[in-house]
Amino acid sequence: MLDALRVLRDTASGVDLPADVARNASLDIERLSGLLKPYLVADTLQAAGRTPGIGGRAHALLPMVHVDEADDNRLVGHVTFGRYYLGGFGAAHGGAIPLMFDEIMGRLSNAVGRPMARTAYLNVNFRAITPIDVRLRVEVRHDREEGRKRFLTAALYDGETVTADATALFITLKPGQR
Ligand SMILES: CCCCCCCCCC(=O)SCCNC(=O)CCNC(=O)[C@H](O)C(C)(C)COP(=O)(O)OP(=O)(O)OC[C@H]1O[C@@H](n2cnc3c(N)ncnc32)[C@H](O)[C@@H]1OP(=O)(O)O
Repeated sequence: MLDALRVLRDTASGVDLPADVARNASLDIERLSGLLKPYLVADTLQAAGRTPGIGGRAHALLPMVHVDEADDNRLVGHVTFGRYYLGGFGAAHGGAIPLMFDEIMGRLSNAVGRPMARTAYLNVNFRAITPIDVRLRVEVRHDREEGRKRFLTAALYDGETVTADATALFITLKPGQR
């Protein structure tokens, strides 16, 4: 369903509709919302964002990163920002890129049995335009740990061009810390 929603999101972002088509589409979308509403649950029970086996943890907001290789301290994947993430002039929105980095760096930070950590900072440099509708490579490294602090770096590539890179600090949560 979330795959279909992503297609809808990209399509809806890319069209310029006559009023009657927009009205009909609104009615259909409202009908779908009505179909789902009886199944609303507490946020601790919802599937979205809590289903690791499904791409992007089934989180509707996230750009989906497909992991190609991973070990304890390194991850390589690919991502395509669809039309939904367009900022302007063929470039992905500057907010979508940190969103992608936070998720995939967080995933490596929390991998291989490391206890849960939360992002304390995420610094992103926009080095070149990040094109939409192009398969991009993302590389993440878990560089070092100092006590509760985990330092990670990442880069996003269009071919050989680094379009953005990031440094992040994740802090291990203390027992009982929310
Ligand atoms: C399979 C699942 C995959 C999931 C992937 C999900 C990825 C998404 C992850 C997120 O986006 S989490 C949401 C965004 N982040 C937050 O909402 C965090 C909000 N901030 C906090 O909750 C707390 O500030 C935090 C837990 C990060 C730290 O608070 P603590 O009270 O536990 O720690 P403390 O402030 O004592 O800091 C511990 C150490 O880190 C240092 N530190 C903390 N924040 C820092 C900072 N921003 N910059 C530099 N250093 C920092 C701090 O100075 C200290 O250093 P020392 O031990 O050397 O004294």
